[in-house]
Amino acid sequence: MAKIGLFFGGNTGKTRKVAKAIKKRFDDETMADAVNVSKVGADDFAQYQFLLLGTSTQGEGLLPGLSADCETESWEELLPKLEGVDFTGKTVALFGLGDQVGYPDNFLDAMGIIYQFVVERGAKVVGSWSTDGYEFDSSEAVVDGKFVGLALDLDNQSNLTDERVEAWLKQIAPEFGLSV
Ligand SMILES: Cc1cc2nc3c(=O)[nH]c(=O)nc-3n(C[C@H](O)[C@H](O)[C@H](O)COP(=O)(O)O)c2cc1C
Repeated sequence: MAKIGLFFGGNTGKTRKVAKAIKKRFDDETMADAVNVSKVGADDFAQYQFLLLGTSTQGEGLLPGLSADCETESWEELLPKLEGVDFTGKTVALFGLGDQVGYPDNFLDAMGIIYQFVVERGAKVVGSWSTDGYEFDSSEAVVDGKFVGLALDLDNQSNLTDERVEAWLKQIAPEFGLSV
């Protein structure tokens, strides 16, 4: 079994694209293939000590899922199924996609929702990210002045995505035992 589980949820495929690009950089022993959270349950999460979790924000500050008019179930429907999972001893890194121009009051909120969820259940979250270089008014994903994970905006700053992903992977590499 791969050491790191990689799970994502979104609506129009951008989060999937980033997740797949991340996986491409690592072999199958190191990282599992990127899996859409619409297809998983608690057992899939429980088996990994290391988790990379990606989400876009939908609605206005919502997790992707049916309430936000997404095509399929997603994080909204998965989180209740994970209520009983003990994240103690698990290391989690989060990446979020949002649109700081279109949704400046809810930029990347879904990443913050998932952060709260796993922290409340004992996870160690690594990979916080500076807010420098982004313009927005409010975000649930900012804690103590930093994003709780990698902040991506493919709608307005797609040219920065590759370098941001690269720098972030380098940052979390020691915690995840990655060679990058
Ligand atoms: C209907 C709709 C609502 C959105 N709401 C938010 C939001 O509240 N906050 C945010 O940061 N981005 C928001 N976005 C932007 C998406 O998160 C962004 O386009 C993202 O890259 C989509 O990724 P996906 O294709 O994986 O869903 C919204 C986009 C749409 C279409």
